[in-house]
Amino acid sequence: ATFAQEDCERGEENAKGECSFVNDETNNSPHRDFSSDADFQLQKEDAGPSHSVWTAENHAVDSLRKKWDRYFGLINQALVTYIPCGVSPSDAATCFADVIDADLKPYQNSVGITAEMMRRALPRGILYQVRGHRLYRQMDCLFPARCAGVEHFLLGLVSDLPEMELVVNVRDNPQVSAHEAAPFPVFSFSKNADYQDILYPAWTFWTGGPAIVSYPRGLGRWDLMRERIDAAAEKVPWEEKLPIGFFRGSRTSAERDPLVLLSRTRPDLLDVKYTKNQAWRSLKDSLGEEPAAEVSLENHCQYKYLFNFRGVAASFRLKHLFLCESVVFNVDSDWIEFFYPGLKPWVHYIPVRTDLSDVEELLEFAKDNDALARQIASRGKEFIFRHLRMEHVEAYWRKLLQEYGTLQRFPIEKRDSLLEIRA
Ligand SMILES: O=c1ccn([C@@H]2O[C@H](COP(=O)(O)OP(=O)(O)O[C@H]3O[C@H](CO)[C@@H](O)[C@H](O)[C@H]3O)[C@@H](O)[C@H]2O)c(=O)[nH]1
Repeated sequence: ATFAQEDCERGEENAKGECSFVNDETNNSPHRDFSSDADFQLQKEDAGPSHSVWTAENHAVDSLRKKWDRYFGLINQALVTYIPCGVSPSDAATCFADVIDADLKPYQNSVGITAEMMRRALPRGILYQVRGHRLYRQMDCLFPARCAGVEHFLLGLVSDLPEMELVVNVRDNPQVSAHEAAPFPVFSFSKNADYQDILYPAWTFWTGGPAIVSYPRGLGRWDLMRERIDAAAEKVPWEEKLPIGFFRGSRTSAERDPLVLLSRTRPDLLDVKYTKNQAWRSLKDSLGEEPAAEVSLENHCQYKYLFNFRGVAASFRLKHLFLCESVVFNVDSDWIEFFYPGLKPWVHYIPVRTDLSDVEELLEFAKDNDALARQIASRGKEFIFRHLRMEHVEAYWRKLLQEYGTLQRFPIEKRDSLLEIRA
């Protein structure tokens, strides 16, 4: 059993239904103090039992310890403050419920969501209506596959939903500025601190994600992708993973450039290349080189260190990368999807500065501390595998819409221009 399983199982006895290992003084889990454990412990023993005999090896071990002390501290700190979530299977949305509360907060008052707010939301997305436990939508959808990915989840829920109207933005960019003093409710898959949209699980959990050679009909079916990547991960044990940083993707954000450039001078450290997307026009869009062939997410599992970057908004790749049980190097960004707040730096992934100034050092740290890196990889996979199953996505939608529905304070009336959506 991995760390999260063991500790959460112990935590099930906790009355609050949370894992309590963090404050359990008797817990002697090897994960609690990395600086005296894992690789370092091995190296210390190798160096001899006593520091009173000063040898070159002692010196090497001491300087190695000093060199990485800061990161050992960050890992310890992260683990001590981490409270695992979602222990009870009956509350599938537990891990991400805070996100729903925060997103609906602007409307949780005596005013609630008014018809006027809906009027302002309307041009920002696709109008859906739930009436008499049936689902209706405006005629046109800008991206039909994305709407289909949203409708899959809405249709699964509609028999349990109260009457409501919702505006679902199926573009990448969020729509409601954080500075908007009179907000209006628009559902978007991703946002950052500049926006106050209501997050919903992206269409790509079912269908409508970007199409690449490996997924010609578009990235989707998270339930099947989980199994496929998990099976691919099983075929490449940790020891056989190539110890270099890997990334394939298009130039949707220039924040990716420094890593592509570094990879050209340090191929021993990184294999990072731009691919082509529909927007590719010239070599400029792949930083002066021919675009690289795409690599399926399953084949990412061959590499030990996998990079995630924001794109236009959050990138769909993040959840997939964890499944390889490689270490995710997540480049800092405040662009999130609904499940990101459950993922913690140093617990589930290694955080990298946005300007990538620490990336070489972090890769070196991971190589020097292979057992620690492996534990981060295991905890990342464990989190996504246990807490981001399709049933959690469905549960999130359910909780979100049931709470949203109670906030609408106007009669939901038939609109002539809507068509009924059926399974
Ligand atoms: O060789 C490759 C190249 C891409 N991908 C996947 O294809 C998707 C798209 O990748 P990329 O072209 O790098 O685009 P992203 O920047 O990750 O995503 C863009 O596309 C998403 C959906 O349209 C938007 O939500 C993002 O904000 C936008 O930046 C990702 O899931 C990748 O993992 C691969 O698996 N292998």
